[in-house]
Amino acid sequence: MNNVDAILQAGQAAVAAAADLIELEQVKARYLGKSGELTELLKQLGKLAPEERKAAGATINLAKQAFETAHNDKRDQLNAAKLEAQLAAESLDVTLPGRGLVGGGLHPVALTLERIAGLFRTMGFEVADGPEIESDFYNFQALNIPENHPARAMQDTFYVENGDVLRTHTSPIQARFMESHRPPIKIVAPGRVYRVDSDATHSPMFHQMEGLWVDEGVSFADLKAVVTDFLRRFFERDDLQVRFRPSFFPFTETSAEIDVLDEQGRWLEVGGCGMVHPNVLRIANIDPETYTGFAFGIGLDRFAMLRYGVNDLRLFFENDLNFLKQFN
Ligand SMILES: Cc1ccc(OCc2nc(C(=O)N[C@H]3CCS(=O)(=O)C3)cs2)cc1
Repeated sequence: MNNVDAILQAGQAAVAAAADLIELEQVKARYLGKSGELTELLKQLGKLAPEERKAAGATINLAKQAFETAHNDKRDQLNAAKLEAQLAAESLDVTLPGRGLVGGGLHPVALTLERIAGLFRTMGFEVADGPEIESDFYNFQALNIPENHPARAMQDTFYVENGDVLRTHTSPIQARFMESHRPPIKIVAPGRVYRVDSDATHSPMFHQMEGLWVDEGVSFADLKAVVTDFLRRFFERDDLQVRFRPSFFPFTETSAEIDVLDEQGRWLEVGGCGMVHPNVLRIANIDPETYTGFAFGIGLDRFAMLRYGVNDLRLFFENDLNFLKQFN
């Protein structure tokens, strides 16, 4: 039985040499498995004389316990080392500075729209909205634009299959509003508009804001005052020179282009305006003998370009975050 010690020592040495849990389980099988070296010793007990069997069995069981102790210690040691390695690999230094989340922001045209709508709200205007796909009636007829008017031409207007159009201005919002409301009407109508055009200063989709004030006794003087006050507040220049230059639009009579004098002494056209044409009032069932009104229209993209010093309209539509993040 002295080979029990030799087998135990060899087994303990193999346990100590096991590099990982898999190898360790192979060593355990080699000594304690069904045909393991220590298991085989127990099978041989039957060959011994009865008086030797008891002592031999006790010796072998002690050897098995010693081997199992060595195996369990090694298994715990390997598990601890594995956990330690995992913790080291996954360690997170919570004291490191954060990477920082880049906040979102509003588009410069949206910022301009909100700023201008806010200015008109202080003057008692409410903001109205309406569909971007419009009927011929609300986009043209209700605005006194005759059948053969060039604005209806395919080279200017996007038509959809059933004869509807992508609205070419936000005037239809106001035509709809006049149909469903009675004077006093005092609204601004911002939104996307679509025209067949595209270059450094024209985009097929751009943004407009129109305004409309209909009530008893509304005059061209009211129009000049409201537009001038708005422009001086928007450009933050109390001495801003504003000019109303005679013009023509089908939907207004007394019409004018709106110019401002820039800091280099140049007149810049920034919009148009006029007294609402009586036909437009009549179409909305508003009696032009009782009510008068004025309207104006400005390009929001143009106002954003002027305010932020952007010289190419296309920059507003390329979604370049390095460009857009400058405005928030
Ligand atoms: C019911 C109704 C009646 C009248 C209306 O007149 C809106 C008006 N717009 C203009 C005008 O010059 N607009 C342009 C300025 C720059 S732009 O963005 O290209 C469009 C003059 S009067 C609107 C609705």
